[in-house]
Amino acid sequence: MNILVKNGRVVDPDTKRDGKFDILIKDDLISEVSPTIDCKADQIIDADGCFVMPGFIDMHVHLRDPGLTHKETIESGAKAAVRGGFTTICAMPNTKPVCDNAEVVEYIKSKADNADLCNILPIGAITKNQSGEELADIKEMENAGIIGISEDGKSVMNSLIYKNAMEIALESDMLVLAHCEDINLVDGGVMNDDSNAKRLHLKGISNEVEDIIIARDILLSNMTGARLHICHVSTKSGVEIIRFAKQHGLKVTAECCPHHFSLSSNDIKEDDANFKMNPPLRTLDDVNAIIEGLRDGSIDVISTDHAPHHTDEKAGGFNSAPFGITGLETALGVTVTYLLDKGLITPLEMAQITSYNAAKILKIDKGSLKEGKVADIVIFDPDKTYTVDSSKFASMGKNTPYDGKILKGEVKYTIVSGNIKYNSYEE
Ligand SMILES: NC(=O)N[C@@H](CC(=O)O)C(=O)O
Ligand SMILES: [Zn+2]
Repeated sequence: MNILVKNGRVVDPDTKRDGKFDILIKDDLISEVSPTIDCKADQIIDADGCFVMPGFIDMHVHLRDPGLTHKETIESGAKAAVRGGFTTICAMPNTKPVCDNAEVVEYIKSKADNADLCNILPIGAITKNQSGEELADIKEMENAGIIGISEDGKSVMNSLIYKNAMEIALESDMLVLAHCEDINLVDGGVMNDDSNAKRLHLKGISNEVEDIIIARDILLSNMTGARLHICHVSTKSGVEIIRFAKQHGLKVTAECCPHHFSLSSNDIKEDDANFKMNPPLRTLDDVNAIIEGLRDGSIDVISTDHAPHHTDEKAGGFNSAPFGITGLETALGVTVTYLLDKGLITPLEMAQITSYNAAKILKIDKGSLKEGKVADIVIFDPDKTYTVDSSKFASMGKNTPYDGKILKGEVKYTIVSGNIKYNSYEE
């Protein structure tokens, strides 16, 4: 099967290409990238007016399978991923049962194979049942094929247990992904601790809840030598701590989510749990610091923290609903609308923070449009404007703060290993 992608603006951080190029895909590989290619192909895609970038890589997705399949399944999550332009996603372990052993890792991999839509890389839990007390069998999960370890959904509050996990991770240079939240300091908070929380009579979550653990985890990584990736950074001082650590040559990388650079707590007009996530929407000062962090490389990647929940679970408002919002199908639109279109990042920088950098952190041979690489490609129209309609999401999770909002930037095709897995014209 050959696919010829013509007339697109190819943006590839690996080769530093940014311009009009045609791409010929032969079977699963990129076989040629040239200003013009004219040859027979099984399929020709006219990408005129579109960007052609390495398929997006999401380091932070909750697929809810096994056990929480009323929220999402591996198949529905994978459908949402390719609809959002993602060719590789990492699955967080807070499922039921928790992904803390080889059996669950194998289950996720086989479900991913059956779905046959995008690459799904399981992440293993750090402690058994994420209870924070006893280490999971990290080596066993590594042999089964996890890409990293994380306790996401919470922090390992016992520093000694976390240090021991990092020492095991270091043995194989495995990535440790850190959800940073001092749970004792949360003390029942449900949204950011500011005047908006007071206005809504809701209990606040301070920035220190996050910052204290960011600092601790960086210190533990420095102590052990383990590679640390800070998840969903949302605070100004969090960015500053990470910037400081990088300046000192520490092995730390970081991600932020589209909602944390596009929305603030000012956007929470009423007690609507579609605006409830962890970490919470912060102040405009924090939002600006996140954008600055992305621009200066303190933050390496955009991840969605796609966290689908059932509509009924979200109905009760901030005090009763679970934390989390869906993200796979709005990430591109939010990134184009709030960063690219505003000139805050260049197209090459966008490809870096949506794909290339994540591939480097995960140590996978992806995120590139170089000849000979696997053809994981997203083609999107940066000028297409539309109103977000969560009822059209492929995800089972309709819990988004962007419903009804106008966004710019729409995925046209998602190609995974040389196969078209999403085609907007066939919707
Ligand atoms: N982010 C969230 O608000 N929720 C996530 C957990 C997490 O990533 O912390 C979830 O699993 O629902
Ligand atoms: Zn988290």
